[in-house]
Amino acid sequence: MTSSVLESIVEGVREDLAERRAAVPDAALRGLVEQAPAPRDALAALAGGRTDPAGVRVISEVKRRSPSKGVLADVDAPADLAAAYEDGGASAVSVLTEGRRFGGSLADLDAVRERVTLPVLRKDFMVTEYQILEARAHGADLILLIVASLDDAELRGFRELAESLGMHALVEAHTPEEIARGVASGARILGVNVRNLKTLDVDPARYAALAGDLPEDVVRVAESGVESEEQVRQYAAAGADAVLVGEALVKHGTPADALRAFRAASLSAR
Ligand SMILES: O=C(O)c1ccccc1NCC(=O)[C@H](O)[C@H](O)COP(=O)(O)O
Repeated sequence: MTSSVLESIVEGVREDLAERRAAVPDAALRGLVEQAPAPRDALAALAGGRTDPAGVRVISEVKRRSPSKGVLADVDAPADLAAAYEDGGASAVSVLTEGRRFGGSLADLDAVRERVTLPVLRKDFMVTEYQILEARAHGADLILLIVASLDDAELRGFRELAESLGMHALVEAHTPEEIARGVASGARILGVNVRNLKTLDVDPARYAALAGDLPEDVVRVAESGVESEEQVRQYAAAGADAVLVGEALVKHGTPADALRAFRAASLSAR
């Protein structure tokens, strides 16, 4: 049977993880967690974006390349890019740490976390508790949990582990069934990724179509597919507290300006 894009990414993630785990065993990692900088409150940073007079919150991503688009940008200095995001009014910075397909690393996470004062998301394909400890050891304040990659016990357990370490979890769904599983797992920050990670199709209209399934009391995040201010306006009009943007920002010459324009555009949805 042929595997989906997501399954093949996760296969590589597990192989790389085995190498890192051999180099830094669990006990040593727990020691590093003890020494990590205090977590920043990502939930507070993202909540309330749907009514904020300054506009929707933006989680701005450091993304070099992707399975769908190949090379996006030469990000030689991820910390400089993250500083521009902070200058433009981002509420959090997402750092893709997966190496094989996205060209990211834990070193990127370290560099970004050290430079900005914003909460930082470790964006990766989390399938073990080890990666969650590793995220915190490298200063992450938020982790990504992809519903399609996890069973119900993992979804709840990984979020609880993240919260016990002072982080939060962005729980990512793509279908009504995955949203229901995310809600049942106790998610407090729930994202709809309009990119299908099994096929790589992107359908921005999907956010508005599924928004009615998102509970009032969760922080709602619209993920992927932002190519224009109009798209941000549409996500905001559908009730998103936050939007997660990668490609459009890394390819923009002046990402801080792009961010300001995105936030301003979201206001016209109200
Ligand atoms: O971006 C991809 O091609 C991709 C493929 C397979 C799994 C994950 C993938 N991307 C992760 C993301 O969801 C995005 O980086 C993020 O939401 C930002 O998306 P965009 O603004 O469209 O770059």
